[in-house]
Amino acid sequence: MGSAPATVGDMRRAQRADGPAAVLGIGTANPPTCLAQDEYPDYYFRVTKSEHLTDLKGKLTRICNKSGIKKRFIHLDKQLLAANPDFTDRTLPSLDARVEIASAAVPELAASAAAKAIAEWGRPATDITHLIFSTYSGARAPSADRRLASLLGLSPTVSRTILNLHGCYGGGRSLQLAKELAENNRGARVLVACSEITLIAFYGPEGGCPDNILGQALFGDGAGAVIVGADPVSPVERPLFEMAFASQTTIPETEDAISMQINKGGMEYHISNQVPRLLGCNVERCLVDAFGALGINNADWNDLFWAIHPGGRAILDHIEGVLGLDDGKLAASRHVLSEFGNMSGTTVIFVLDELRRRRVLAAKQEEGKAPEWGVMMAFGPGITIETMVLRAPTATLEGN
Ligand SMILES: CCCCCCCCCCCCCCCCCC(=O)SCCNC(=O)CCNC(=O)[C@H](O)C(C)(C)COP(=O)(O)OP(=O)(O)OC[C@H]1O[C@@H](n2cnc3c(N)ncnc32)[C@H](O)[C@@H]1OP(=O)(O)O
Repeated sequence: MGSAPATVGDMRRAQRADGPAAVLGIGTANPPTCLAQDEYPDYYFRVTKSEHLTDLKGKLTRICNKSGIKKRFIHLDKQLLAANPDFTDRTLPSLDARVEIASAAVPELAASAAAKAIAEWGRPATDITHLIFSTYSGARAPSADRRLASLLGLSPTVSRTILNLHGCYGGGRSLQLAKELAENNRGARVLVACSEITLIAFYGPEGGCPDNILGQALFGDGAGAVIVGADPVSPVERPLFEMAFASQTTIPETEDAISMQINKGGMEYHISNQVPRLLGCNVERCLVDAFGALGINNADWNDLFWAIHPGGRAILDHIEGVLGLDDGKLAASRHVLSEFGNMSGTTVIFVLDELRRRRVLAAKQEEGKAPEWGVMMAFGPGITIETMVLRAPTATLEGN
């Protein structure tokens, strides 16, 4: 080695960022086909030629009515479904065709979202050092992360990671990993991309399969992208949310509560009706531990801003109830659920986007001081709870 001896400690410090990781840009995208929730039962039973299954249609209608969803977006439009009639029968071997379509559509949707995030960030795409891609549609290699890197013209030295089948906690997990990468690699700029299209799991109704009816009422397609980095370079980079602390918790004995499995006919999934209750019983402990780790005890939950994954209306209701949150505290989550449905891992990125929009609007209208501290939470198979404590710098609001 050269003549200037440095300790391992010096080397480690030199490689790490000084400040916390922060969100520096957010983008979202959806496929063009939009379906109104109140028309969805008619649509679904018509396109799957299942109108004789009136009981199941009644159940889908009841769930749609209680879902808190107004509309959703879908890649699998009528023409694509007509060209792939096997998709309506999960006993037929349609996986090859689904993977073929998803392998192109998933990274393309992610690229639309990422282009917006990069534009907001303000630096060239070639400055991205790391890419984390999350999807439940990945079933081939090279996978969607490789394709997205090509579509965006990322550097060949970009360090890529793909997360598959994380379901609804994929966005939360990706953001936590991005935080670790940004804080442990000085100058790193991490692109997080989540892209979910339900095509891999779309099939017709059948008796004894209530999970499918629930899925048909809740899920939608979308992509979200976030640029994460520490020590923002002023004046180009502006932190939207600083990532103060992140943790993952697995609820014991809940392995069977939410599951996903790729089969010859597409992805099958199970979602227990106990999920809202199980989350309701466990979120407060995660929050107390997270704030405790920052030396903050007895936090008042109503003093925070909230970005909760809206997995279903009942999940938001349970969390609101157990934490004693005031009306409107979960408005960003309820709005995203209403306008897009549950887009699995992508959804929490839409909520962050909506939240920062609302914060800027409130600041412009001088509606009192917006909370400085907040929480992002996402949930999925495990049951896994991702918790992140966020700080929103007020300077970012003033600059808008
Ligand atoms: C645009 C096109 C889209 C195409 C979609 C294609 C589908 C593809 C899906 C692929 C994605 C799969 C990925 C899986 C990822 C897992 C990660 C998660 O999100 S974890 C997911 C996180 N999300 C959740 O866990 C959902 C949370 N749950 C909720 O939000 C609400 O319970 C509700 C909105 C579903 C119903 O409102 P609520 O006030 O409770 O109303 P009521 O008490 O009056 O009940 C009405 C009816 O609902 C029934 N039912 C209830 N639960 C279930 C169930 N689990 N199971 C079955 N049925 C259920 C209940 O039995 C009753 O039926 P009936 O007696 O009338 O016949």
